[in-house]
Order: sequence, then structure tokens, then C-alpha cells
Amino acid sequence: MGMLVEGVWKDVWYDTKNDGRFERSVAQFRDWVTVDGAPAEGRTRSFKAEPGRYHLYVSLACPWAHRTLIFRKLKKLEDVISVDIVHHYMAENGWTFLKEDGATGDSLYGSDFLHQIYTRADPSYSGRVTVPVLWDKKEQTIVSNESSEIIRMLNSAFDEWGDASLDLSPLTLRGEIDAINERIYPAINNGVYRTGFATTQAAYEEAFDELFAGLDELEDRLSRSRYLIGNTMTEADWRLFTTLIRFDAVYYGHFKCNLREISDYPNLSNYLRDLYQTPGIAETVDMLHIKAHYYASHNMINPTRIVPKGPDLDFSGPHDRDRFGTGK
Ligand SMILES: N[C@@H](CCC(=O)N[C@@H](CS)C(=O)NCC(=O)O)C(=O)O
Repeated sequence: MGMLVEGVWKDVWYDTKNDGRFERSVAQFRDWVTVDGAPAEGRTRSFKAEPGRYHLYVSLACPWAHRTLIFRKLKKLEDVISVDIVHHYMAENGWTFLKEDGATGDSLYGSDFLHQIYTRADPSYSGRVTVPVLWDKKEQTIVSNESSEIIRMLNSAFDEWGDASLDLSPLTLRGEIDAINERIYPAINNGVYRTGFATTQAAYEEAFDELFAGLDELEDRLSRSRYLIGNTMTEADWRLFTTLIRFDAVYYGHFKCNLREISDYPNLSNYLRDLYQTPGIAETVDMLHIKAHYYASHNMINPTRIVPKGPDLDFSGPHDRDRFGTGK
């Protein structure tokens, strides 16, 4: 675990100086790929969508990177956007390109560490070195390292080559999608990290209570509709999915989010199986990377680095969500 300071790698753990609270730092590469390369509103640079030009650096363990793999899969962009997978163990060198357990290495430059990709884009970069990264092979730079924005680009900029019939963030639902994302991100997506990385009892309990209040609210919401927003699958569902799929295996134990498991919630667990069984999704879920990453990399939480064998999870069993049908 570490970060770059003016282009130099330093091995440091997360800062929880605010009363033991974990605060995720804001992603710094925030440019945009557009259909025609016209500047996106409020962005300093924009990039033209082209097949074969862009590359994703991801970790199969990471819920934020997982979102981008899901969008690449659902939008049928596998031949349009290439991918490299970092090794699951993230320690003193941050994410590495060690080729093992299905990690691919850096197919573009043969780098050893992900921080070398960041300094290739900006030799004096200061900040955390995170996945996912959307890389432009033409300009040899990082377009974005913010997953919530990368998925919006994948959703709409590459329709000439991908599945244009699928719009996971339609403008007509954008207000509702943004509103539910704003509720789910702090309490649940980032909430599990706020719980697990807290360094005081009070900060832990605050995040824990918000997390389970959020899950209880979603359990109720999902008693009335198949997806978060009516019976239409949207971006909001996939942003929630990557947290739910890791919950019982990792967050419940490792991050001490142990009031309830997802399997204790009838609606959430059926919803999770429903999403998991969407064609193509199961192959984006890698429990080996997920468990090995969290339990082994967070040395201050689990110094023995023992990865638990359980729980025995099966997301392929029947679910009851068909009762709602699909479409509005
Ligand atoms: N806001 C970013 C967050 C990405 C993020 O924090 N990724 C984690 C992995 S789950 C990471 O790479 N952490 C490395 C670090 O913070 O040093 C996004 O959603 O893209």
C-alpha cells in the first residue's frame, strides 16, 4: 500500500486522521471519451471513441474496477476495449503486474507496477494509484481513473461498435439513477470500506449503522420492484452489485460488517442471484482474486494474511425476481 508523491513511490497506509474515519481520495484523471471527440462539458480534454484505442487496467478484486468490466461485457465491447488484470496482492509496491492466478501482466509496456502507468501519464503525479484506469494507447495517457465516469463513457460513447440497444443510464431516468447512487455510494459502496478501515470504535460504529440502515432500506425497496428503479435494469443496479457480491465473502468478516449477511435478506439475496445470472456476468466475478486481495493485502486488519476457506456461496441457484417481469 502506498502512493506517488511528485512521481516518486512512497509506501504509506491510508490516512484516518479525521477521528479514525476513512476518507477515499478523489480521482484526479477526469477526462472523457466522446463519440466525436468534442469536449465534454466541464472537462479539460476529450478523446474520440475509436475501436482498439483504449485499454482498461483493472483488478478483479476491486468493486470499482469490476463495474467497468461489467459495462464492457454488457455493452459487448470486448473486441473494442482491451484489458489487463493486475495481481490480487497489493502491498508495499501497490498494484503489481506479477503474472499469476490469471493476472495478465502489462501487455502494453511490460511494466512491473501500476504506479509506472501513472508516471507514464504524468511524471510528477501525486496521489493514490488506483484501479480502474482507462488508458489511451494513442496519446499514451490516462483518460480517467474514476469508475463512475468510465462506466458512463462505456455506456454511450462506443455504440458504433458495441450494443447500442442497451442504455443503462438513459437520460429519462438519470435523475433517479443519480439520486439512488448518491444514497448507495456513501452508505454501502464506500460504506463497507468506511466500516472496515475505521481506526476508532466510534468511526466504525457510525459507518456500520449507516451501512445496515442503507441495506434495510434497499431490502424494502426491492420488495416492490425487480430492480432499484422500477423493473428496468440500470447502472445503479450494477454499482450496487459489485458490493453485494463481495459482502458475505469479505465485508462481513474482514471489514466487520457482521450484523447480517446478504443471504439473510430475502429480497437482496434473490436480487443478487438475478443480477449474477445475467448472461456474461458470472465470468466477471473472481472469488479467488476477491478473497485473496482483501485478506492478504490489508496487513493492518489481518496480519496473518490467512484467507478463510468459507463461506460456501452459490449465486447460481433459483431466484424469485421473475415475478416482477421486466420493462416499465
Ligand atoms: N474513485 C475510484 C476509487 C478506486 C479505488 O479506490 N480503487 C482501489 C481498489 S478497490 C485502489 O486501487 N486502491 C489503491 C489505493 O488506494 O492505494 C473509482 O471508483 O474509480
